[in-house]
Amino acid sequence: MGWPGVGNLAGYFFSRSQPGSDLTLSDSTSPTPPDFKSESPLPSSDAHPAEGSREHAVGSPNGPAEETDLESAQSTPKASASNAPPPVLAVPTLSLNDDASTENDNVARTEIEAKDQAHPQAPTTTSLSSGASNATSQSTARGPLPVPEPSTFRIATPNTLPSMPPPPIPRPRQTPLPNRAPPTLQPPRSGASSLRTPPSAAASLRAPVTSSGLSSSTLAPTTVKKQASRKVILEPGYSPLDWAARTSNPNNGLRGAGLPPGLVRVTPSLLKMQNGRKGRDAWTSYQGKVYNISPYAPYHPGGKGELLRGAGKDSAQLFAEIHPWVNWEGILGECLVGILVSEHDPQAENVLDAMD
Ligand code: HEM
Repeated sequence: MGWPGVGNLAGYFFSRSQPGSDLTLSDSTSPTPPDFKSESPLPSSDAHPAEGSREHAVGSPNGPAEETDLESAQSTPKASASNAPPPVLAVPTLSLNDDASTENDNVARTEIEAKDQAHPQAPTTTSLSSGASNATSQSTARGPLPVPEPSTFRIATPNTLPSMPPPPIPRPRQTPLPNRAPPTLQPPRSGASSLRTPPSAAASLRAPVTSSGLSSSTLAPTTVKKQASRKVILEPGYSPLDWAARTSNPNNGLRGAGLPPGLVRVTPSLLKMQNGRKGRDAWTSYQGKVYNISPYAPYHPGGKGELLRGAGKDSAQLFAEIHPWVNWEGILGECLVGILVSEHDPQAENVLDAMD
């Protein structure tokens, strides 16, 4: 409230003043601004806790009244207003906020500040928010009281509500507890664990214990029949390395004698005739190509008889059934005779006549 308002109020009281109150009029209309400014922003209840009338003078619009004449001002109608019921005097309960000198408050402040130092971020915000809301309501009740600092906010809460404990300071949830490893990294205990497979699954994944291979699970590895090796003992000089050395020779003659230099067009009937009998080489077809397998027979790890099972016909099925991992072309590339054509291929040559 500005000075004009004070003047109006003084005029109001002057108009209602009783005779003999001229002194009050003269005093109230001549306040000294320095005194008002020095008293208004600071709560005076602490300095004069027993002078309820003075507190009212500070909180009321008559606050600018001359302090030195308060005794005489009580004799004015304003003094009768100072006899207002205790609620008016209860307004300076704000003194509790300002008076932070009790031991309990000091202890609470110390604890809160200590926790704030330990958790400088989240707890400070919480304390400020609660204290700010409280101080805002109080400052509204006071009127022109200055806004205290955040530290004052924190202290105001326990003062205003002494019976209430200070607000709990939340702990940051992200902070891991010391000396406690993440649960996901802990090894599964022997007891209950979510990582353990259910008994049924464990049983299904369990390998057969006995040599009999009996297992009730469909996922258990079935017993693989360990077949006896059918490899034969090769004659000296017929090892895979010897075959490799022979195929590396450009003039190895592995295709067979009497063949034209280019690929021969072989009909199924011709292939059938080349069965390795009667002094003829054994030919076999594989993926549309015809190979002379007679030179490879003494080098075949499975024996000559096994290899000649495919003589005069296609060997793809037998080959795939026994050893699909074997590189056919890498071993028999130099033995390539020609390509397999239809029986009535017009370009099929009479290879037998040529070989004769
Ligand atoms: C055409 C019919 C063929 C039959 C019936 C046959 C059969 C066999 C058999 C029974 C074995 C012994 C498997 C074992 O017990 O370890 C064997 C091994 C072998 N055969 Fe044949 N084979 C044939 C064709 C061929 C051909 C055309 C080649 C070469 C291109 C070849 C290359 C081999 C090799 C390299 C092994 C040794 C495999 C190993 O060490 O595991 N076989 N073959």
